[in-house]
Amino acid sequence: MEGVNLMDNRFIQGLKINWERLERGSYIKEIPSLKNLSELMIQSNITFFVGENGTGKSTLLEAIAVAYGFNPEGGTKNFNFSTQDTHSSLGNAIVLVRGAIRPKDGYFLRAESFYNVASQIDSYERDDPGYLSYYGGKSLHKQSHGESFLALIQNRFHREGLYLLDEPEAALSPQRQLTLLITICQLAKEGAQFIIATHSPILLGIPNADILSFDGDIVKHISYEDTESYQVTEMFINNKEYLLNQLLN
Ligand SMILES: Nc1ncnc2c1ncn2[C@@H]1O[C@H](COP(=O)(O)OP(=O)(O)OP(=O)(O)O)[C@@H](O)[C@H]1O
Repeated sequence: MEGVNLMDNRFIQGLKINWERLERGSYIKEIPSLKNLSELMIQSNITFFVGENGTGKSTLLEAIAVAYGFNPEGGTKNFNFSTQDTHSSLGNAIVLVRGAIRPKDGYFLRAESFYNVASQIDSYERDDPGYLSYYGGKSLHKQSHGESFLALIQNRFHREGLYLLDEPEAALSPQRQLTLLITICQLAKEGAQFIIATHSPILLGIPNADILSFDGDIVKHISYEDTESYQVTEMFINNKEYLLNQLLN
């Protein structure tokens, strides 16, 4: 298959973790995939974090966001709101290896705090009427979860931007995940960089993306076909009767 011709224009090229900066007894020191991690190279404009629930993907993605200066609950670098103080201290222990070029734009999006991001956008619109036009002109709260998520991505994401996305598929139908896939590929071709934690067998299919698995006690590169998201989906679709019989009887 012909791959996406990605530009080598990474704003984040890697990271180092200074473990001594983390407080004693931090739960992060017990996460198997992370506790042995001292350096990680980010090798592609599109990097996926995959792995079983609880393997540390969101923890590392959020830490990268914090180290880059994003609001830990989501938004652009200018978003400044906090509904709860639950983000980990890993962001303070990470040193990012930055590329020569700075992104012109950026966004940290997490499915779980998207509601608060939408509220914050409404609040900016109240202070600065017209602000919503950057998001398609309609309050994200007046659209369905999937519609608003896609509206934000399609209106707000640009080439030469840095985008950190935590399970962006959560609200999207399979068809809309394909739309997201096209948007990501197009923007990455034009210079944007994405780091995405996902379980979506659709998004993971983006050709030439780098897939990092958090299963086990090291973070390692794997192929699309080796992801559990692909394997379980493939097994279910191709052996549905057999599988259901095994599972249910
Ligand atoms: N505030 C916290 N205090 C203690 N442990 C935590 C805290 N937040 C997360 N953890 C633990 O850290 C581990 C990694 O969580 P994380 O959210 O990074 O997983 P994940 O790979 O993103 O999972 P998922 O796919 O379910 O989103 C989990 O075992 C989780 O229970």
